[in-house]
Amino acid sequence: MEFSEHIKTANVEDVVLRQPLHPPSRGTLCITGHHLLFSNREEGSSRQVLLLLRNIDAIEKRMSGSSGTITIKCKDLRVLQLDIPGMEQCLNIAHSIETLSSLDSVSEMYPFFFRPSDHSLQDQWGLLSPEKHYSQMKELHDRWRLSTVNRDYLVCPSYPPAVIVPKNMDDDTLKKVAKFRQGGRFPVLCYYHKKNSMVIVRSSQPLTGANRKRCREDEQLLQAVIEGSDKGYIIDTRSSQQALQARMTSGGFESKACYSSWKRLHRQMERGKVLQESLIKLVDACGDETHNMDRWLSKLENSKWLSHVQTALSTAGLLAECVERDGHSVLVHGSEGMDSTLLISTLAQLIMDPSCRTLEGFLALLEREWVQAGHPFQQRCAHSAYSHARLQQESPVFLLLLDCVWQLWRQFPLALGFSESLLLRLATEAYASDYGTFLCNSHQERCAQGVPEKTHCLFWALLRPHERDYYSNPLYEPTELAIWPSVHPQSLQLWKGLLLYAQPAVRVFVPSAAVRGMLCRGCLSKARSLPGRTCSPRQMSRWNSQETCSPPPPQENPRVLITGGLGQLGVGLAQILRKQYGTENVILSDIKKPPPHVFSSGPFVYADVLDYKLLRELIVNNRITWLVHYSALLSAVGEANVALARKINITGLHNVLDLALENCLRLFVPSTIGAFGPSSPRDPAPDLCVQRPRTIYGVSKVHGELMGEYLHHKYGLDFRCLRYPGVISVNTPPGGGTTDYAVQIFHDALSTGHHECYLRPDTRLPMMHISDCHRATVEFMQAPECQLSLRTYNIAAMSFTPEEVAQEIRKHLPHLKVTYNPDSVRQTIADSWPVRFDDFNARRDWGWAPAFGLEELVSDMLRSIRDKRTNEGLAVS
Ligand SMILES: NC(=O)C1=CN([C@@H]2O[C@H](COP(=O)(O)OP(=O)(O)OC[C@H]3O[C@@H](n4cnc5c(N)ncnc54)[C@H](O)[C@@H]3O)[C@@H](O)[C@H]2O)C=CC1
Ligand SMILES: CC(=O)[C@H](N)C(=O)O
Repeated sequence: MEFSEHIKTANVEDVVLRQPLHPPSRGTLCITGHHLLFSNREEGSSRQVLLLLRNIDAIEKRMSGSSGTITIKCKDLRVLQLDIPGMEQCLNIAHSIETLSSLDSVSEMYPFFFRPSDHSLQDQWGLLSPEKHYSQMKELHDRWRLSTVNRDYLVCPSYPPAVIVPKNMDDDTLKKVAKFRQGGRFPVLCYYHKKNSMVIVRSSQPLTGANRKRCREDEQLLQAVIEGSDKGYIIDTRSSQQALQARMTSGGFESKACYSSWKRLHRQMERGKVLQESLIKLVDACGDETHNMDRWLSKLENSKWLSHVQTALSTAGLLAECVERDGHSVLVHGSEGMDSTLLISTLAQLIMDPSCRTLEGFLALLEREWVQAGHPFQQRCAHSAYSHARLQQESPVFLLLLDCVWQLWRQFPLALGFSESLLLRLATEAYASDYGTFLCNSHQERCAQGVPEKTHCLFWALLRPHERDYYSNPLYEPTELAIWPSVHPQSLQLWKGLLLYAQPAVRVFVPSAAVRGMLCRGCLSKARSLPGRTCSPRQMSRWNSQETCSPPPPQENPRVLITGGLGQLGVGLAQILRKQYGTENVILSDIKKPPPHVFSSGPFVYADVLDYKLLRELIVNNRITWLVHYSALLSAVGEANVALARKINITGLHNVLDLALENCLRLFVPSTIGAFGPSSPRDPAPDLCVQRPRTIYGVSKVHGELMGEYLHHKYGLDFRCLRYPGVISVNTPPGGGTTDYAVQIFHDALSTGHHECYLRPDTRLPMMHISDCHRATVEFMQAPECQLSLRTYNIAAMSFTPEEVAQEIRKHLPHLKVTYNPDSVRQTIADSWPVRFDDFNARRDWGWAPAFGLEELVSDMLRSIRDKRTNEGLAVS
């Protein structure tokens, strides 16, 4: 077929494109065999929208007079509207879109025509084929082997040619087992847990039928899986009722009598149509523009999407628990073994295995557990939420997986090596792609169509240096530990980046991580200075736009100056920002001499915040765009030297405020729990309340909050302020605050075993691990302006007393002795501070969530100090 047969009108001039959050724009519309291209050639604009026709889920056309309007609803949930002059042209365009977006001949799809601009791209299909997986895992070789019984796909059409099976099962036995399992999907190994040699195997349901048929070979195979162990678990992703009913249609389950070493656990997971309906309802709820809270909440609840997320995560948690904690092997299946089975085996591997949490490891996991394992992408992702053609086989189970991974990513922001943008990109690519990775329904079909030879591999492209940088998580800190997700309803959130991204009413408040940090202060300042223009959704849209396809546009990195950078917080923050924006783009400054390791790790300059001229020179010469103002005297030293505290904390701040305004800087100034006083609500202290602190430190901080907010409201200064709790860290000692005991107690516990505390044992104060503090600062700095309903936010993580932290330390070091000798100055200060912070607004506006509670904080501090002391050759108690 020639594509041109379906294109009666290829170009239309004077078309108006309307998109949520964009100003309407007038330009030329062009339609090709695979794309719709809109280009705006108006003076001063070079806007282009290139849309894969395959991404279009549904269109609506409306005629009025001599022109028409086409509304395009995309599978990635975007909605566009085209006003087209001339009725005939409009109908022709609509007809072309309808026909060309629904071509179902695989070889006519765009991946077969796509040639990446990087012609040197040498695709490597099979990041981790079963062959590679097996050859890399020497531990497996004693008891497992690679079988090519399926080399011609006759045993199981949806499996790849090679699979990993117990060593003592020969290919003839496997063939018999395959006949006993639906679709031939006999049990194969998908995960080997190195810590205890336990495995996860997956399959489809056994075909026992109403007569309770047996298959000795199947029983032997499962027995071989758990050889040397007393029992294994079967996680059946259907309820026991559904499993029973399956017998009526020749399916079934493993009976206790025949599989006596296996314990069956049923967890009902929805699939197919139910999941598809759920997504449709969810997207409908997100698109509701009535702004009615009750309606939104009830639609959200009716969709049940978050319940599906919860079930998937808790079933995966159960699977991981059986393997990691209980030390048993597990067989997973539902009916076909192509949907919920893959969903939970993937999530369980992410939970348990750090090697699956790197960018490369995660892509390899997807390839192994989804692409090669036979998830029928073409059927499942034929449409998303807008199409009226409800096909039987559609189901957003891969999207559900990505949502669950996003929940993990949110709950463990440091543990995954990839960013939210990767998940969003995969969500789009699964439905419409330039690459061949998600084409067809199985390995066999892909080979028959020549996909590996004739198209390019998405996973491989995502690992090219530019993409790798873009999709990596800058905060990534690998951990060997399992990451157990919380599935409490309060812990699960709507994946705003995906679901609300396309919605006009809310999109502006919830940009994805991909656009964080891209707001240009200059633009917003200029916008502000124009009469009648404020920071409107339209200005935001430029940054939120998803329309340029991969690779994403390069961002201009901010140039950051940190004042008072050699204190407890500056060095660590610089490290994180440098990782993200480049070493040369982050300058530390202070009035002290930097230690050699700091001096050699990136730019450092002397800068006294009281020297306005010097600061100005620094900002101008280095083209600074963000300023983090850390210089200060803290509460206890401030009280001991009020005049100096006033100078540094107030005069120094004024210098910085003026310079930030003059130079259009984004300015971050930390505040503190010390900004509250005895007349403030203490448990919890909200963002807005009476603030009458009784220390010069507190007074200077309230002054800073108010000055910054004033300049923001009056002149548009991009002032941002977080009220930190007491920050707890290892590397740089705290600089003379009231909360310093909570750092010293760890050092004492590991050196002398005795800590003398200058506060009473019951003095409760809000505290935070330094990595949470840094992450909050970076996330807050990167949040787009329009997302911020406040300029000063509380952030909270935990609250404890000296006695409570000592008790927690004693769980590791039972000998710790703590004596109390309250110091009147610091005790009075602490007694005037809140015991807890209410940080609701930070959580709501820019997604703040701490990772460390008291237990994690104590383990981490003791481990880090112990390592540090050992490296320095000091004794460890
Ligand atoms: N560490 C904590 O627990 C908390 C800190 N904060 C705030 O965070 C910021 C950073 O805190 P830390 O790093 O803990 O403070 P710190 O006391 O450890 O460091 C402050 C730094 O400012 C420098 N400094 C002093 N006078 C200066 C001057 N004239 N010009 C330039 N630099 C000068 C000092 O040399 C020191 O390195 C402060 O504004 C503090 O109020 C807020 C709440 C809690
Ligand atoms: C909480 C703070 O602001 C600081 N750590 C101090 O105790 O002064």
